This record gives sequence, structure tokens and C-alpha cells, in this order.
Amino acid sequence: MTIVAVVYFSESGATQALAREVISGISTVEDVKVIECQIQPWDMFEGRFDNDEFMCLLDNTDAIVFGSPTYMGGVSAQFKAFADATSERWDSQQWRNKFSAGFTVGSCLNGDQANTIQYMATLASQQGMLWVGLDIAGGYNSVGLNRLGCQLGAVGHNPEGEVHRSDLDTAKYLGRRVAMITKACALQLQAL
Ligand SMILES: Cc1cc2nc3c(=O)[nH]c(=O)nc-3n(C[C@H](O)[C@H](O)[C@H](O)COP(=O)(O)O)c2cc1C
Repeated sequence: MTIVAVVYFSESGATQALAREVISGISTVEDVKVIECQIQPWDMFEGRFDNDEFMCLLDNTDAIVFGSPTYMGGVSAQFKAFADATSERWDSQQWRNKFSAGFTVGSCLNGDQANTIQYMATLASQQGMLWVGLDIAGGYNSVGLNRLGCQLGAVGHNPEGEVHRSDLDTAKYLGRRVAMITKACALQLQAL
């Protein structure tokens, strides 16, 4: 069975709302199992992410979707601590050829969310993973998906505590896209 994990940090729930949409998009694809992995404050020890069980779960996946709020134009410290912990998989390129994608949310309409997604794509590349962006031209979707025009991943705007409906739907679309691509290619990639 194809397994897709959604790894995210969320403090006040907006990134979690996007994560739940990504998960619901993944769940629309038959024979794909989804695992929700939320980075918790108690996973941090002296500034480092330390949760072996969490990391081992991710080892056994075909794809990992990353999520973080945008903090000061980048990922949150808690997500970065998780990213730093993946360095233990880096030297052996243990996560090579897993698919990956990313989502984020900020309280500004253009609060440098794209920079957060760019970092996630860099992390994925460092791990030899394959990045899946959006195949939706911003402003050209009949139901308003990708209204913020970021094709590298799903970006949300959370002006007053609630993520815009169209951004939630975009996250769901991205989850389904990752699941479909992963399901179609995972076996061939494992053989490489
Ligand atoms: C320390 C900090 C830095 C932030 N920096 C940004 C930012 O650079 N751009 C932005 O649009 N929003 C920024 N925000 C707003 C958060 O991204 C926004 O509230 C988001 O919805 C939080 O996600 P969460 O509800 O999953 O915790 C910042 C919030 C905090 C607490």
C-alpha cells in the first residue's frame, strides 16, 4: 500500500486546518494510507527535535508533505528543529525518491509565505526527494483554487483566525495530487 505522511507544526490551528485538508485530499485516493504527524512542543529538547518513533514512521512512507506556519518569512522554529533532525537521514540519502510537497499559512496576504515553501523544497532536495507543486495557474482556475498564485505549494491566508476557504480547497487539491502521483510511481521508484 502507498503511504503518505503529513508532517506539520501548528500553534493556533491554521496550519492544522490546512493539514486536515491535505489529509482529506490524500484520503480521496483509493489504496493510499495517510499518516498525520504533528510536531509537538514536547518533542523539543534543548532546542532540538528528538522523537525517534516519529522519524521511523516517516522512514516507512512513500511521500511526505511538509507544513508550517510562516514565521518571520520562513518556517517556524519547531519545524526547523524537525528539519534539522532529518540530517540523520541525509548522509545515507535514506529518503531519496520519496515524493514531497509543502503548505503554509500567514496572516498577511503576501507575508513571504512563498519563502517558507521554498525552504521546504530545499529540504526535500537535500534529502533526494522529488518535489510536487501545483498544476494550477493562479487566477485561471474556474473554482478559484490557487488564488494566491503560488505553484510551489499550497499557501494560505489567515487574516482573522480563519483560513480562506479557497486556500483550504487548494490544500485538499494538493493532497490528492501528491497521493495520485505517489500511487502511480512509488513501485517503480522503489526499484531504482
Ligand atoms: C513569531 C511569528 C511570526 C510571524 N511571521 C509572519 C510572517 O512573516 N508572515 C505572515 O504572513 N504571518 C506571520 N505570522 C502570522 C502566522 O503565520 C499566522 O498567525 C499563522 O496562521 C499561524 O499558524 P498556526 O495557527 O498554525 O499556528 C507570524 C506569527 C508569529 C507568531
